[in-house]
Amino acid sequence: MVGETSYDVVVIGGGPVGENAADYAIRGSDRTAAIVEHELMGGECSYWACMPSKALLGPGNALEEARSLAGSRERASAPNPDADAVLGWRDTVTGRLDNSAATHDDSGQVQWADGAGIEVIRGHGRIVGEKQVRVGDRLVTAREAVVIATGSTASVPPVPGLREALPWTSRDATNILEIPERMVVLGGGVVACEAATWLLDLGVRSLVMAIRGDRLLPRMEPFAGERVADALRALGADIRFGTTIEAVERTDATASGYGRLHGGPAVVRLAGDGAGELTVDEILVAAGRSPATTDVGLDSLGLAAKGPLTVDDHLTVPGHPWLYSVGDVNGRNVLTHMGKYQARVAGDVIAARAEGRDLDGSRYVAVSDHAAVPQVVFTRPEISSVGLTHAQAEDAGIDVRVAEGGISVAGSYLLGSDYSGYASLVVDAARDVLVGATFVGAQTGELVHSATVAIVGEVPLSRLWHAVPSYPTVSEVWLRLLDQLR
Ligand SMILES: Cc1cc2nc3c(=O)[nH]c(=O)nc-3n(C[C@H](O)[C@H](O)[C@H](O)COP(=O)(O)OP(=O)(O)OC[C@H]3O[C@@H](n4cnc5c(N)ncnc54)[C@H](O)[C@@H]3O)c2cc1C
Ligand SMILES: NC(=O)c1ccc[n+]([C@@H]2O[C@H](COP(=O)([O-])OP(=O)(O)OC[C@H]3O[C@@H](n4cnc5c(N)ncnc54)[C@H](O)[C@@H]3O)[C@@H](O)[C@H]2O)c1
Repeated sequence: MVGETSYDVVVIGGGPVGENAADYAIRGSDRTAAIVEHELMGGECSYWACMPSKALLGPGNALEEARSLAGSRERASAPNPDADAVLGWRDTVTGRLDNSAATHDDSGQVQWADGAGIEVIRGHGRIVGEKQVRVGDRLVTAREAVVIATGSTASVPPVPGLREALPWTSRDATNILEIPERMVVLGGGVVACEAATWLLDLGVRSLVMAIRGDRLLPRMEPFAGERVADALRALGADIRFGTTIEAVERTDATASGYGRLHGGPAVVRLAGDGAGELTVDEILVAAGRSPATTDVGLDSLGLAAKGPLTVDDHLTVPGHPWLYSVGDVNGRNVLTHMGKYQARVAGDVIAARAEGRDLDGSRYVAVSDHAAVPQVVFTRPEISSVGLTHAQAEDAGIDVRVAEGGISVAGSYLLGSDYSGYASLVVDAARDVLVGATFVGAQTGELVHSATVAIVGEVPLSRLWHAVPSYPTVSEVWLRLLDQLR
């Protein structure tokens, strides 16, 4: 080994989750921390996922909202946003670089780490023993804790010819540079729905979605997926349920770089209800993600180097009290805000253990991972949800009451006379508390936090009745739904 260094805390993976774990573990103390990062500080979320996807969706969503209102409608006559300007905005948001040395500029994140007293070690981190991480020819030792925050990678199913065709994954769709004319999208989850929206906004002429199930967004209330399907069809998508990709042929697949066409046309054979043969310019695979556990040295500890690195509610790996796993890699939730929540809990646990304090109190337990996971899907219409769906609550044996209906209040009418939204609340009748909520419609993403607060706080419905929504806002839908439950 060329060099040996030690820190109190060593984090492998400098995504949003790893950054927060390091910060909370040393904040306000004289402990030291290092983050080992082999690509870009800021992780998937900043350059390849959340930030570019929302930058690509924003202009189309704003245009549609402008079109909903008399007055702005007359000034928003173009059918699509300006594609070049949208890509430019995406580049601004992600700090994309137009050179071969690096894909994006992560200096802002490195500066943040510097300011927080965290050392950034560039390179691939692998555990080689208890509290020991190897980075190239350097051995980095942790006195207190090692945190695995390596995230996840896009899964590509083993369809004949698919991997050989070098299909696009979410990294290409978010870092799109060349706009394909004809596309097929495999999957009907969040990435597929959001990406189909911005790809059609950017001018993809023909887009077929091959979905093996019978609806979009299968983990949400059925009405959410139905409304997104209607909207995508209106944008021109050909949605084929009960359909899988059976085989792909592309003779000249080329690794031309993220966001560029990876070769000439591909022939895609679809099987099932939407069977047929398509010739497309690009294939987008949006079939879920795999935890990044394959090359982190977990086998040196007798742990599986495949699948999620599971943890207890202190985010600690059972049998290894010095080892923590947070974010996508632990398989609990694939969401930035939930990973960052886990990082705050893990950081507090590491600090308490380092200072010899008991783990008394809820701040040391990631309880919300089980009961109150909020998510906003930035499609048109926007979908936001938290907690259990009606079906999930029934499956959990809860005595369920549901209130639901269209969003038709003064606040929504003022966003457009043809505003169309829908919402539902799922209630545990025995405990008189909310256990789930879903809102669909423009500007409903901001409503979900109120439902999250009600679920986490276990606020009785009789008390929630006294939380008065302001007039005229979309929040007045709360009043309509609570009225049904009185
Ligand atoms: C297209 C898309 C859009 C999304 N949009 C949203 C959204 O709007 N909201 C939301 O909440 N979530 C969204 N997500 C999910 C979100 O991106 C992830 O949940 C989040 O990035 C997880 O953060 P993380 O820090 O756990 O992992 P990552 O962001 O993946 O970071 C892990 C880091 O670890 C590094 N690394 C891995 N292995 C090693 C190693 N051995 N040595 C050194 N470094 C290593 C990687 O280079 C990376 O920087 C989206 C996902 C996708 C694909
Ligand atoms: N706005 C947000 O919060 C946001 C945005 C994008 C992604 N994400 C997160 O990123 C994660 C990944 O998103 P995703 O859409 O890739 O995954 P997903 O799990 O949401 O959806 C995967 C889709 O692929 C299909 N699929 C999986 N394997 C298949 C196979 N072998 N053949 C055919 N179809 C197959 C599934 O049926 C499903 O429709 C999700 O957990 C999501 O929550 C969040």
